[in-house]
Amino acid sequence: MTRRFTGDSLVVATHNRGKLDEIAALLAPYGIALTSNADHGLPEPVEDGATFADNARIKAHAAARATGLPALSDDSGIAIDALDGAPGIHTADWAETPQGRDFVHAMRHTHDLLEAAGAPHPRTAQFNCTLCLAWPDGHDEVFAGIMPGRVVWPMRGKLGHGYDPIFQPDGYDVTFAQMDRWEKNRISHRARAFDKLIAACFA
Ligand SMILES: O=c1nc[nH]c2c1ncn2[C@H]1C[C@H](O)[C@@H](COP(=O)(O)OP(=O)(O)OP(=O)(O)O)O1
Ligand SMILES: [Mg+2]
Repeated sequence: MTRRFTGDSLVVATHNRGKLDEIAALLAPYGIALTSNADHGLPEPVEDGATFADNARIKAHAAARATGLPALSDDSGIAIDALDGAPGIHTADWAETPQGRDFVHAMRHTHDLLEAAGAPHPRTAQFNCTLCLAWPDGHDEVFAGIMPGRVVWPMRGKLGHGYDPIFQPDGYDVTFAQMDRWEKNRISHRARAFDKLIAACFA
């Protein structure tokens, strides 16, 4: 049985500021007090699952166990067809540098791999977002959303986060980084996953 969310507070189990801002906007209509991993001093758990859903579960259950509160996680990434679905669950790893995460580095690396592979245009890809809402008693609910599009070069736009400057969603001639948060939140992979979460657990 799908469990409805009846509480008034939720931990957003992420360390990513860009995601947190989008999630806070998506949940704003429901009047739930949100805290995040940083507010509770929670470490970033090891995301060693084989799927987005595995990693979303790892993150949400770790936060729910540690805080005794329901927790919502988001595991996301881009799967590029010409790269056989890479980086997929490793999307954040491609940004790792000795100086910390650098998404310009990750986007250049992505472009370099596509050039080296001689990938034809359009370079089709899908952004995936998998949400896990977990309760401290171990129950959870998982929902996924996908936004198809293409990887473009050069980078375009300054808004958003992560790989937004090189992802152009289907049906648009701008990248996610050229959309304001409201526009992106109407159509994104994350918005699509939230539609399902909200219909099942909040509506
Ligand atoms: O809407 C998006 N627009 C652009 N890029 C995005 C988006 N959504 C995820 N991404 C990229 C960046 C992120 O680093 C990686 C997911 O990795 P992922 O492990 O799920 O997130 P994360 O490590 O940044 O934060 P956390 O695990 O604490 O929630 O995919
Ligand atoms: Mg992560």
